Amino acid sequence: MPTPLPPELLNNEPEGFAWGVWHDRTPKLITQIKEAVPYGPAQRQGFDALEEEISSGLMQPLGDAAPERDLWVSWGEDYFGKPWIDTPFLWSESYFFRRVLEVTGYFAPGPWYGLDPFEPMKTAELSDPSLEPDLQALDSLSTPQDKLLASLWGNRADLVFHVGRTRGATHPETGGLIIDQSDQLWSHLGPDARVVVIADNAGREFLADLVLIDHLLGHDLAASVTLHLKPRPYYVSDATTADFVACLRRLSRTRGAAEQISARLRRAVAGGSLTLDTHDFYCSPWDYRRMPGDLAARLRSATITILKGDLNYRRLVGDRSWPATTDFAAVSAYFPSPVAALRTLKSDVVTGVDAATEAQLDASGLEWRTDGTHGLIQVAAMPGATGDGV
Ligand SMILES: O=P(O)(O)OC[C@H]1O[C@](O)(CO)[C@@H](O)[C@@H]1O
Repeated sequence: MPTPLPPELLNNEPEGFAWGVWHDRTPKLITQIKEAVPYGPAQRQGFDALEEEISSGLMQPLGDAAPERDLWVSWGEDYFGKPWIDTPFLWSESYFFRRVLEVTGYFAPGPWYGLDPFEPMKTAELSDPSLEPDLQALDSLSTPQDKLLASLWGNRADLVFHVGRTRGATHPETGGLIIDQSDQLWSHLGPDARVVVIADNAGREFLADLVLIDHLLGHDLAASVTLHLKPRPYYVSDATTADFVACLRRLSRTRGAAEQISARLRRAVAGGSLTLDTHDFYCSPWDYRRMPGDLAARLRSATITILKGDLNYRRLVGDRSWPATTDFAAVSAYFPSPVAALRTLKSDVVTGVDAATEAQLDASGLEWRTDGTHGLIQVAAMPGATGDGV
């Protein structure tokens, strides 16, 4: 019996997480892009118009010449002409990142074609001197569980999360792993396992993911790994193929374990045990229930799919007002393969929390659902229905 779906989360709840994203982070992000990339007057005016549309105007469709305009017009027919704040959080955030690319000229033939507007921020993270000791510490990071946890907590480092925050303003010591089903994850792995990793952020998180992937391939925990990346820049720091290349280069610049991992991963790509994949659906505004059939077919052959990060979690369970005690495995049962979510909590949605833990966390006074200090490893091992298509 499928679990009935509660209402989608909208932007217009002043107490909700989305409200702060639109009122605080989005204007700061637009300013940050304008400062980081030397765009000309047309792009700057485009950003100003987009900011005004979001704060006080009505949501507009893509411009006439935009690729996939008709698709977005049909996807957004319930939302165009409404204030952004009255639309669903997941839908509108995805559309925002699509609009950013339109403003920058990312799709338009010309000098700005294909330029990643978030590249300066991603590069700054990989050039941060504080990364060097972390990469040197890989020499002593030996257990698989250490590497799994590094990949999980790497998710705390995403660049969207740092827009409008001071680095280090959170207190990791007051957070922790509120659900740990890592035993179930490990039980799916072995010499014949075909693992899919649906990546999240470039930078520190992705470096940790690559260390984990190297471990799986090198220790008979996976026969193959397919790494699913975003087809284009998205949610500031989401990893694309260019980021994969940049991260391998960064690893190769640190002597010791890091450079060896980089070399092994290059060999794995050359030999075909590590492959890259992508799909336009990853930049669509929908949750994974609307996954198209061709993507579902690719995932169906996985022994397990590891989903990284907060956005992937929202797309897996649905960006909806689930009670925190909702059965995670039941709401994820539709997914085409067994699935493991590795996520730090950075938005309102959470499932699978027992009532006592929820009460304790609520009583702590922490913004535990959104402040990024708490994490979870959840596994749903019931492969379900096929994708229906968008
Ligand atoms: O990079 P992650 O872990 O997917 O997190 C991105 C999160 O950042 C936000 O875009 C804004 O905080 C959330 O909406 C989103 O879930």
